[in-house]
Amino acid sequence: KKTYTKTRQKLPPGPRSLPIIGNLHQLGNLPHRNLQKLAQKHGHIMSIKLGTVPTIVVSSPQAAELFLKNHDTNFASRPKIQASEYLSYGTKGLVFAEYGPYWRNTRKLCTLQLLSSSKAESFAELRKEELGLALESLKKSAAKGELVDLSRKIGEVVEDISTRMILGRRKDDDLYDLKGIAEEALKLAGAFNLADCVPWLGQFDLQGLAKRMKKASKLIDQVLEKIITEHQKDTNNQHRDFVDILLPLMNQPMNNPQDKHVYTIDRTNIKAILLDLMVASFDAATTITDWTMSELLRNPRVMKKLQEELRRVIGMDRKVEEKDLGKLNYLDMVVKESFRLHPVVPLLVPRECMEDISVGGYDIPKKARLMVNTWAIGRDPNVWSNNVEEFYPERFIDRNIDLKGHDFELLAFGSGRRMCPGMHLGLITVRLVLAQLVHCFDWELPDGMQPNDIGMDEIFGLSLPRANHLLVKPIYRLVGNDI
Ligand code: HEM
Repeated sequence: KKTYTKTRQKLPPGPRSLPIIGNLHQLGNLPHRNLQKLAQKHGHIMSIKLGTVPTIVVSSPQAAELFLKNHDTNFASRPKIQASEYLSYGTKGLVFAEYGPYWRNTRKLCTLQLLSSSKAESFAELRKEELGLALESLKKSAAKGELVDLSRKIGEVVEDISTRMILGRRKDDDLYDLKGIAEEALKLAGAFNLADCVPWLGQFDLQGLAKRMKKASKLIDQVLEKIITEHQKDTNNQHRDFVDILLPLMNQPMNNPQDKHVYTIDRTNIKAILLDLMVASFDAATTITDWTMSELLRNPRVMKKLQEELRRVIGMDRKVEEKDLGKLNYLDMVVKESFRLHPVVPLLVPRECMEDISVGGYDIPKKARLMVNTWAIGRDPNVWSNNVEEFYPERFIDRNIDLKGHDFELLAFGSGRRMCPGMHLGLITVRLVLAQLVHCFDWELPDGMQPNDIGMDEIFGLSLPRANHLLVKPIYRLVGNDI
């Protein structure tokens, strides 16, 4: 007589997990590093448990390609996590929206109306103005021979560029501290929240995260309400910023009105989208610029070579402009090298498996989480040769690798359907800020400090910023007074 036996699932190998907490105790404060170590032992497709949630951790370009290209559609959703419930209006934005028609329509809207190349370029004047102000203030510090908090400066100028482009106004201390809120949001979104991993523990809020998130979300909402209302009152100033572009689309069909289901975005969706774009844009661009300056300061050879390129291509009597960026090949390699060592989003934004599926000979269950350890891939000697720890932009001379998500060695912006839609915009800002900082100034370390003394500690969240601020002395180096 034939008996039915359920075939045993063959999950990828992984460390033994404990009841209830799974492998959470093995992640520590810097999960990307601990996951790298675990993967070295268990393999580049590894399974762990975040509490009770089965999770697949991918740590090689080949495995990343398998999941993000061959099986992209099946991993194009996001898990519903508490942070996105509170901090993204119940996933009504874009970053944490589950895969489906709402996400598809919203993503299309953002890509076409807000993040296209031509839109990104239309904000050139705004970037020039804001950077001009920042350079002016650095120049004053240079004249006085002062140390400046460069990390903070970078954060402020990127924040001003982002808030003016998205919300139409500069940072306003009385009204809001969006940078603070964004930092909090990212820390919370990256934290492995027990409530997400062991759902029945959620009600106890053992880590106090829900309380912090509720507080942050209330503040954010007040700010966004105020800004939207101001825009609605000011009707003759159309199409200046993202709020102006989104407001006329409120309650309008996003897809063809003849379709069976017609989707619209309401006020809450607009707030959620604005918030996603704010956080995504200024945190990532600030973080990578800060890391790149740190690497340049630690590697005077590279700094000098970049300054040489700028001298040759631009000269010393004017500032770099956006139209020059395409000619700065070494800068391009410096930025790639920086993303290799410091991928801003080390584990990418988590994906969720939509259906039971077999990948690479393993069974991956529906609802499993997928994390891609881009940090580990960037430091794998099998991918990059033995000098992985060295900041060596020249490695890209012979390797035709770009950041567009086709080269799985370097996934700074992710890949596939959920890849970052703000790449073009983000890269313009990052390259321009870096080029100007390096072209206009030499940077001296505080007395007695050597390049190798610069700390490179990280803080883990959804993004991976520096733990400490960079303190340096600017020395103006252009001829004339063009800034
Ligand atoms: C320079 C900096 C940036 C880096 C390194 C970066 C990186 C990333 C990464 C790794 C992801 C996740 C991709 C995945 O799951 O495969 C992502 C998603 C996203 N990024 Fe960026 N990003 C940057 C700048 C921006 C900017 C300037 C914007 C918009 C103003 C933006 C908007 C978004 C959005 C909306 C998503 C979610 C897309 C979706 O889920 O469909 N990013 N980004």
